[in-house]
Amino acid sequence: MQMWTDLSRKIMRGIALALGAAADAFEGKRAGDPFWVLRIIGYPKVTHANGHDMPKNDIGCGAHTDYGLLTLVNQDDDITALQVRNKSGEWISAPPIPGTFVCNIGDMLKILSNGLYGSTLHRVINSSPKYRVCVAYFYETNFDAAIEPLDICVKRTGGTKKFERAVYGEHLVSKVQTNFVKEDELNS
Ligand SMILES: O=C(O)CCC(=O)C(=O)O
Ligand SMILES: [Fe+2]
Repeated sequence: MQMWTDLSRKIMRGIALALGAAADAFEGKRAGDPFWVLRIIGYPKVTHANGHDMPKNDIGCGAHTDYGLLTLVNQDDDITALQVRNKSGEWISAPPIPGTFVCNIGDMLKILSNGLYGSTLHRVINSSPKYRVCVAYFYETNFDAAIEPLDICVKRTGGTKKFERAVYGEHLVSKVQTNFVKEDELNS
């Protein structure tokens, strides 16, 4: 997994410089020992099994933001299924471009940059007659890192911190619980 980690670290260095911070702003206690996850996700093809006249796929990935710093999304070249929500609130497709991957911004980078980089809402609907596979690499901060807006980003956005301090591991656990655990299980 070293290759993905190295690539993500390089992208984060570029983002740090673009924000006016030191190249290693996202290393050390923030992301020097990054938590990462590689997930291979299969999305079944469209069927009529749900009883509707029109083929409609009920199995996908609901609207969410990613939790950490960056996600590198490698998708099948010939199926458009990933959608992102733009600033006007419209869902737009992110069609695969062969030889490239999509890079999502996660919640921790939103906080660190005081919103200069937004964590984009996205979802997946596979309306194609083919099974879709995605390989997503999630590059996160250190598990126990306490994340808050960088001073330089606060300055650049009017001097006010827009986000509370968050401990990445706690944020991850709470999002996984709300995304994947059914409400009645949470209450039991
Ligand atoms: O399948 C995709 O293209 C993206 C999956 C995704 O958003 C996620 O796993 O967080
Ligand atoms: Fe995602």
